[in-house]
Amino acid sequence: MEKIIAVEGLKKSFGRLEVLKNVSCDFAAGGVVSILGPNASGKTTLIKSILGMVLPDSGSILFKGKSILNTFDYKRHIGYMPQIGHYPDNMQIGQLFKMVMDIRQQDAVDTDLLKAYQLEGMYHKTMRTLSGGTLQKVSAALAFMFSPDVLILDEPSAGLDPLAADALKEKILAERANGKLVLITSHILSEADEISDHILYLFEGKIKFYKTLPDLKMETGEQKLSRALTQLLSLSSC
Ligand SMILES: Nc1ncnc2c1ncn2[C@@H]1O[C@H](COP(=O)(O)OP(=O)(O)OP(=O)(O)O)[C@@H](O)[C@H]1O
Repeated sequence: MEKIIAVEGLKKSFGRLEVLKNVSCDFAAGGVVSILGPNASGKTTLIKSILGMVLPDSGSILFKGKSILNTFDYKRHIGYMPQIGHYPDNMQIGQLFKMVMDIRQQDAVDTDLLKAYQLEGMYHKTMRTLSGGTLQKVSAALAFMFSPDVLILDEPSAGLDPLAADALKEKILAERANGKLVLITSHILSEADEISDHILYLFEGKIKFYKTLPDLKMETGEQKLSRALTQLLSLSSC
């Protein structure tokens, strides 16, 4: 499989707090990688570094073989769904979508989630009036809108109702089948179990393990990701 993202020796501190401690990992096309780990283990910092939103202290990140340092163009190939979307308060949903298309100078090429979430019927609603879940639907629709090679989803189903979360899961699996790389941070192990090809487990800023889901289950003799993790983590007593 083609390596899309290569992270090498990444270190990041905020003040005296070392958040990423020499993290190295590669991500290939056509797969779902769940980035798991306790609160504050560095998951969001890792994905924000890949997105160029956090500047690492040292180490490198290559996107399709080229360093992302001081470049913006690679971001056209990434769809990002933040943990909490921040949008102009008084902007309507329809205006937001139009603005994003104008900035990219490109029309939407993938409207699956827009339709699944019936967002077209809410184009007149202003962002400040939206419920948390509707805001998440807007963020999800935006992330997939231009059919990017890579999707980075930060706790995507937090706040979504079960049907909306299911629609997102189906969409993720469809895009994976189309050869896309999907990186997801999550605390919902049952979901990660259903859709992941690989599990990357971060603990205190270090990669504890990065394995395929079948390997994890085989090594532990467990059928469920939650039980496999419990066993692996208690063995290593973290
Ligand atoms: N901009 C920042 N300034 C200072 N500290 C930060 C900043 N961003 C993150 N941190 C700290 O870095 C640590 C890791 O944060 P991060 O958001 O990467 O964790 P996470 O694994 O995504 O956590 P969670 O599961 O709670 O979302 C936390 O202690 C957090 O407070």
